Amino acid sequence: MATLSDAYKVIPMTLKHIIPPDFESLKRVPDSHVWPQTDVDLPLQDDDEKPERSIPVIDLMAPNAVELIGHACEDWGAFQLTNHGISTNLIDEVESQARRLFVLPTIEKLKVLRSTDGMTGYGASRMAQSFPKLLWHEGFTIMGSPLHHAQQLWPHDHQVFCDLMENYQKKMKELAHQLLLVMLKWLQVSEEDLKWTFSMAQGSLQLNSYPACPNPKSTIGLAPHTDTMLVTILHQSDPGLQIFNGKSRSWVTVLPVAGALVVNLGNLLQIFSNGKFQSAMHRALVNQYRHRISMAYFYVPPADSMVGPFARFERPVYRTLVLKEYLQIRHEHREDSLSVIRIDDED
Ligand SMILES: C=C1C[C@]23C[C@H]1CC[C@H]2[C@@]12CCC[C@@](C)(C(=O)O1)[C@H]2[C@@H]3C(=O)O
Ligand SMILES: O=C(O)CCC(=O)C(=O)O
Ligand SMILES: [Fe+2]
Repeated sequence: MATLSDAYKVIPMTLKHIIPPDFESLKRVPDSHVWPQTDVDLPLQDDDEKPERSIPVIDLMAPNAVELIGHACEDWGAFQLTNHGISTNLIDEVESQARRLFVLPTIEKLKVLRSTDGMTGYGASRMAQSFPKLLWHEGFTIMGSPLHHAQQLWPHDHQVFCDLMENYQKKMKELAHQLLLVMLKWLQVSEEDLKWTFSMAQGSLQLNSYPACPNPKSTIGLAPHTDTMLVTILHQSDPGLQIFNGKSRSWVTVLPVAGALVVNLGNLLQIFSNGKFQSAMHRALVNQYRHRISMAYFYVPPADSMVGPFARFERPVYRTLVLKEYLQIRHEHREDSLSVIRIDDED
């Protein structure tokens, strides 16, 4: 079975794009990180004037959860989830371990820098190399056990970090699986159609760090993007996440709801659902006072599995291909990738 790491090996990054700056020492935003933009605003409460406020908040235990989730996937490609069964305590502990990592001095963090053809470890996000400007962000990517890296950071005190990260990934995987079943039900697709994913799915946990920024409006944490994989389960305790609303053509802030997790769909679910579900365009803004941490869990099929609309869709609008090939397309075409694999049907 080909893993995601195998697939990304042939799509290396340059060191220049992997090494984040020493944010702590920057008293102003360097030109390398200045983005031309006019609409970067992070309201800290709901805007009552706006008809379509933000993504729905859904209780997983609600009797009509399938319908609520189905609609949210169609309308937004994202929702906040409460009553998901993951303890607040675990979430808080994972966040505090992530913070423990990111507050380390830069020279310590560079000990666990991702290699140019690697997937795990410390560094800027993979999308960084698609833009002329750099991002106000650093990340730490985990797949399975982070032992190797954690040992280098904390030779005598890495067990708590490892145990929490492994436990969190396990819980996230179960939740992602459960959510996919709900989505399949709504799409009237049998579980059989995603069998390979359920038996062989991988997951990847991305710890995101957005240090406090001297001039938050001049830069961006993560530029607008959709996630590539099936579903992403994200946790944020400080605001920063925004989702693009296609109908009103505006950005809406996802205000953190205590204990909730943000679920957003990636490109693969848009493909599998034949475009019935959309992958949400989103971005992360930074702020002047808080060092914001978020944790994103990506649910990923094996790299050599086929991705294409479910058989129940008689008129597929996307062509079927191997995930590895799609990752290559993503690398070359970024947010145009879905249109690249679209089947043009004139009649
Ligand atoms: C499992 C994943 C999902 C990846 C690629 C791989 C490891 C790192 C993930 C992220 C994390 C940050 C945003 C993103 C857009 C990025 O640049 O790196 C994500 C990307 C994707 O969804 O494409
Ligand atoms: O930090 C956030 O709110 C967003 C993170 C994100 O989009 C990602 O990791 O893909
Ligand atoms: Fe994302």
